[in-house]
Amino acid sequence: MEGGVDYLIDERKKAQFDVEAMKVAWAGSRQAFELSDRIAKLVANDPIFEKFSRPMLGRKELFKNSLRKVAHAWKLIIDLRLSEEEAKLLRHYIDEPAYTDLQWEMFIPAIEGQGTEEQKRKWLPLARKMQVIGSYAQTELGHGSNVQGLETTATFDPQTDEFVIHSPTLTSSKWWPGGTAKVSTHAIVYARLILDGQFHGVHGFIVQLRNLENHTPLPGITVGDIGMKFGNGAYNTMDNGVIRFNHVHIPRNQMLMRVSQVTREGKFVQSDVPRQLLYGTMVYVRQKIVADASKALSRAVCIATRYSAVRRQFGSRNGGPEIQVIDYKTQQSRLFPLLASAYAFRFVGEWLKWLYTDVKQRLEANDFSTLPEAHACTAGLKSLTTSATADGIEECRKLCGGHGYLVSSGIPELFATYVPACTFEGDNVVMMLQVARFLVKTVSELGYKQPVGTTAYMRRVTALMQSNCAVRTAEEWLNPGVVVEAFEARSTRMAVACGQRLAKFENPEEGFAELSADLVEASLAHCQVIVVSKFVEKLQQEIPGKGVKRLLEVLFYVYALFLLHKHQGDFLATGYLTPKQASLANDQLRILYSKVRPNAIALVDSFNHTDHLLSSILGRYDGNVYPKLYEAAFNDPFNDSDIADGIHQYVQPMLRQELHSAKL
Ligand SMILES: CC/C=C\C/C=C\C/C=C\C/C=C\C/C=C\C/C=C\CC/C=C/C(=O)SCCNC(=O)CCNC(=O)[C@H](O)C(C)(C)COP(=O)(O)OP(=O)(O)OC[C@H]1O[C@@H](n2cnc3c(N)ncnc32)[C@H](O)[C@@H]1OP(=O)(O)O
Ligand SMILES: Cc1cc2nc3c(=O)[nH]c(=O)nc-3n(C[C@H](O)[C@H](O)[C@H](O)COP(=O)(O)OP(=O)(O)OC[C@H]3O[C@@H](n4cnc5c(N)ncnc54)[C@H](O)[C@@H]3O)c2cc1C
Repeated sequence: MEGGVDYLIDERKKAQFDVEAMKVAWAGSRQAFELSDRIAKLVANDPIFEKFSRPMLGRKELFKNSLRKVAHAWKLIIDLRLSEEEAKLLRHYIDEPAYTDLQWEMFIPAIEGQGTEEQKRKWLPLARKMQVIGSYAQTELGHGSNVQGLETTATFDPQTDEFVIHSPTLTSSKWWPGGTAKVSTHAIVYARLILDGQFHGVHGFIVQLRNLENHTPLPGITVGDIGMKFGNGAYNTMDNGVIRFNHVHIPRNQMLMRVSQVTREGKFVQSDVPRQLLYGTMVYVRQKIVADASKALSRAVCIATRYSAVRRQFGSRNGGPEIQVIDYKTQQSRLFPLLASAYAFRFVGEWLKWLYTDVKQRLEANDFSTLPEAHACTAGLKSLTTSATADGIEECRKLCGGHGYLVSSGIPELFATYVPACTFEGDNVVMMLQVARFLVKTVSELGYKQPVGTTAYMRRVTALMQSNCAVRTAEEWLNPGVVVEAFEARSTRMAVACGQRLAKFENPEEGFAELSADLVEASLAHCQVIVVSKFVEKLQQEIPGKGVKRLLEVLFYVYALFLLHKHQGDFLATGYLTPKQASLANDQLRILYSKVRPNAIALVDSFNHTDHLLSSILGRYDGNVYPKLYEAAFNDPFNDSDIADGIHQYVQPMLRQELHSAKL
């Protein structure tokens, strides 16, 4: 057997559900499916969007090629009159980090969320037509996580009615802003506002960086690229920049003034809007990152699942075929929880999008009541989903054995591009500590204030602290109420235990720092309650298509019982489960894997990923892996010649024992 074509045809025949209906369930609606399918094909069929050669290109060529793709995409958007939603999908399927990510996902949202009506009227039309290109310059060489610690200054000059933007130290140099090194004409620069020698907090300012005619940096601005990043191709299509400001003057009306204003006389005016709204763009992007985690994880899982059905090792009898590696229970126990996680993250991402839209509408109407909950949910779920996705992509590489390490598997570049998501938009530990603050507050108020939203389950604190799990057989774990209750009890007990230990410290901040590792674990437990509950809520909706709901139920139990197994230490230590019950959950998990097995290929087909998006020989839809790997090896430019450069100069003299007289 040369290729794996026949294996995948047989695999597809095993499916016990309607794949087309599952594609719709994954996409969210028939309309969403048709839209993304159309744009995915548009990209896949356009040679300018080719990306297989990306990891072989040098930085300058890579970057220029990326600029070409963006320009071509913008032309398509105009020529085909694509909507903003279609344009976002186009960027997703082109699958290449570029300055437009910052323009559309940070610069524009920052002005929308923090600008006044007048500022929005001026800047948004320019930005939406790409007549100005903006980035988000917050992080500095010496300061990232701690936004209040930024050093860049914006000092008001009442003489000229301007702010003077200045980088007083080396560590205050802006460092990391994407799109800035070579492209953006403007940036939202976060700086310490200084009025009459007084510090008034960190605020955002629209600063022009480059001349719009000839693209040269404006006087007082030193700007460049921060250097190559992890992996070939990957995030190196992005020009992450360093900027140094030397007393750069900008008009007063370029401070984003929805949250606070500076008058012509240089007076600071604090409106009723909470200062946390200055962090609103990060909340928006964190929500987007959660919605996108399932896309990245599903790609890796699709590759690993298809390849696991093609790959055979051991067990050949009488010259017959070896066993497909997907049939090994160990392979299933590593792969299927990731498959289930992709679906879980898809549904929690959908819910978070809804939550964010709701919060945004409230904020526009000056209702800030749900902001703390939205911040905790976006921060916590960003942390949970990106950590699990980054780890999951690496696990998929290992699941593909040696071939997973080849760039042509598509996994190394996916991993290298994805991992910074654990760091950008808030380091994942720092984000979990934000959830911890929210949880500690919720627990401390339990006696007199009803928790709402995602912490509403803690209203049943007494029952969750006192009652124990009633499961007696593996079968009894197949009950969503039983599973959710176990997660809620473990989370409540961990949060309450942290609260009790914190109460013993005289200084709460000292206690928080001392117990921070435990607090992060309690926060993770709470975030897992959210993911598990949102999966159950999805299952309570009508889901059309033969067998679709049944398979999603199987995936729900795989996701939840796998987490329960992985964190059984918590479940046992908090006393909610007995070792016997934990062991029964694991027995059930093995049974569930055998239910996933015949459907595995159909479940990854339901992601509807094109071969272009996967960019992976191992994950090809047709399973034709070996001939294509062989072909790709000999198409590699390194194989252009049998004698590589340097062989005659450095190897031959050694073979001939003439190294001492060779010119090295
Ligand atoms: C298939 C795909 C394959 C590959 C693709 C690969 C990867 C892509 C993956 C996903 C991308 C998807 C979409 C992204 C799209 C576009 C973006 C493009 C690229 C992104 C590039 C990255 C950009 C950046 O990184 S920008 C910089 C981000 N920086 C940070 O996040 C800094 C983090 N720090 C902070 O947020 C704050 O400093 C802090 C840690 C929260 C602390 O702040 P502070 O000291 O002020 O606050 P306190 O702790 O004292 O808290 C005070 C009070 O405020 C509350 N609070 C804090 N923050 C918020 C908030 N945001 N909203 C509301 N409330 C907030 C806090 O809880 C306290 O409340 P209490 O007083 O009640 O306790
Ligand atoms: C690819 C990429 C793109 C980026 N794009 C942009 C951009 O466009 N614009 C922009 O402004 N920024 C951007 N950033 C910067 C990014 O937002 C920061 O790197 C991120 O916020 C983390 O901050 P840091 O680098 O200061 O990490 P640090 O805070 O220095 O983290 C270092 C370590 O310290 C730990 N740590 C820090 N604080 C605490 C604490 N309070 N308690 C416990 N542990 C702690 C962290 O967990 C981590 O392990 C980008 C970064 C990357 C990697």
